[in-house]
Amino acid sequence: MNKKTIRDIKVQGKKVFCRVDFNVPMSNGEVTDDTRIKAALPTILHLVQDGAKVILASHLGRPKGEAHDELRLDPVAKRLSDLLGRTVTKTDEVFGDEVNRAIKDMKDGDVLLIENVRFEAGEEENDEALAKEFAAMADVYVNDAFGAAHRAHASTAGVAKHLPAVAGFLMEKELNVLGQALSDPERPFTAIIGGAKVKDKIGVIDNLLDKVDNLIIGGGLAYTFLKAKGYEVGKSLLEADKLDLAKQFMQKAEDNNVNFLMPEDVIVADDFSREANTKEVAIDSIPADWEALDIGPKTREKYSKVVKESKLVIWNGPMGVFEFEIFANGTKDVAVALAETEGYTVIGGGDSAAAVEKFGYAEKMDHVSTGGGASLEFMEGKKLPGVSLLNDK
Ligand SMILES: Nc1ncnc2c1ncn2[C@@H]1O[C@H](COP(=O)(O)OP(=O)(O)O)[C@@H](O)[C@H]1O
Ligand SMILES: O=C(OP(=O)(O)O)[C@H](O)COP(=O)(O)O
Repeated sequence: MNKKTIRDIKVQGKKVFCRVDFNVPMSNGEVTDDTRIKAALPTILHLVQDGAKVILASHLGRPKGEAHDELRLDPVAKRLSDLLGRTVTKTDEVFGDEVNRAIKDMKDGDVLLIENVRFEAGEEENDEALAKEFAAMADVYVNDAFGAAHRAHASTAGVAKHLPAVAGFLMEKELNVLGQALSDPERPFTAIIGGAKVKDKIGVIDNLLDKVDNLIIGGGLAYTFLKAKGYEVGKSLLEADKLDLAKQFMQKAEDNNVNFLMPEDVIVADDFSREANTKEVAIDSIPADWEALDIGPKTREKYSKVVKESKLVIWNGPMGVFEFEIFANGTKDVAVALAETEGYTVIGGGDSAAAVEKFGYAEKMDHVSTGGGASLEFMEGKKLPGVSLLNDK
């Protein structure tokens, strides 16, 4: 990565405005998954140990510029205090007198968390005045919020114009792993793309077709490709206006010598529910009034074999409706293959990260990204606004 990091600066006695992504799942006022908080600890501990005054900022949910009590960051501050083993002061304001007083009271090594930055409308508008408020709190800006790096907001981008701006360790690790994978991949390089919508994955598929040896298609988006190939897909998910694009992608795969893998058999259901009647059918035998909600056993075996023979695997999007046990086998078997392969495995956030976590394989992956949307945009080859404005090395 060609951006400066916290290793390149001295923070002793300095006030550091550190953007983190503490957008964590919560239920009844409790953090239910602290993965993102733990992922930011190396940066926070480094700043604490080097004697900085650490002012943390994050969004939580999408409150659209208004304060919502259920989206306050108090439970996050509590969990962070427990993980750090030291008190984290939390303010009820995003900026202003209360925050200024709290910062004034800070000693070197103290940690403060300001309120959910999206309570201010200026955050998502990347408002210059709000960016300046953030900058006025500190001497240095650190961005460790990879999960929000695809957002050009006041605390992820705007503030970086007004302070020395560097990346934290999580940001660095995410960019290095994904960057290395895409620019200098070990081969065979396999990408697995699943999930629900072709529309959301167009850019990723297009970019990956220039880089991979194998592109595995699964999940709901497979049926647009299968229909484009001439199969009848019954009531399966279909984006009829993307059929031409699907054909273009299959042609591009052929032109680029990419092995383009699609389901050969599927699990069809007579209803989108966990109690549906199901059967295994070959891809040319999907009944007109049934829908395919998972890949079948032959496909699972074929995909697993390719994964196990790969040196590098990137996975984004489940193979079926894994939330229902009866349609989880495709996603589970792919997760097992990734866990068992000797190749380097990268999970691109979102539902795939949730699936490997749910099935208990997260520890077996080489890298599970903390960003769903951010890693997708990175894999599309887009510039991330939360990174562009950081200082070059
Ligand atoms: N065959 C299918 N039909 C309908 N929905 C599917 C199918 N396969 C997977 N899905 C759904 O796709 C959703 C995830 O899609 P998406 O948001 O694109 O993935 P990700 O979050 O990993 O990027 C899951 O909720 C899953 O149930
Ligand atoms: O959870 C996030 O995105 P993700 O679910 O795509 O990983 C980030 O915190 C960004 O949140 P946002 O999509 O509300 O801007």
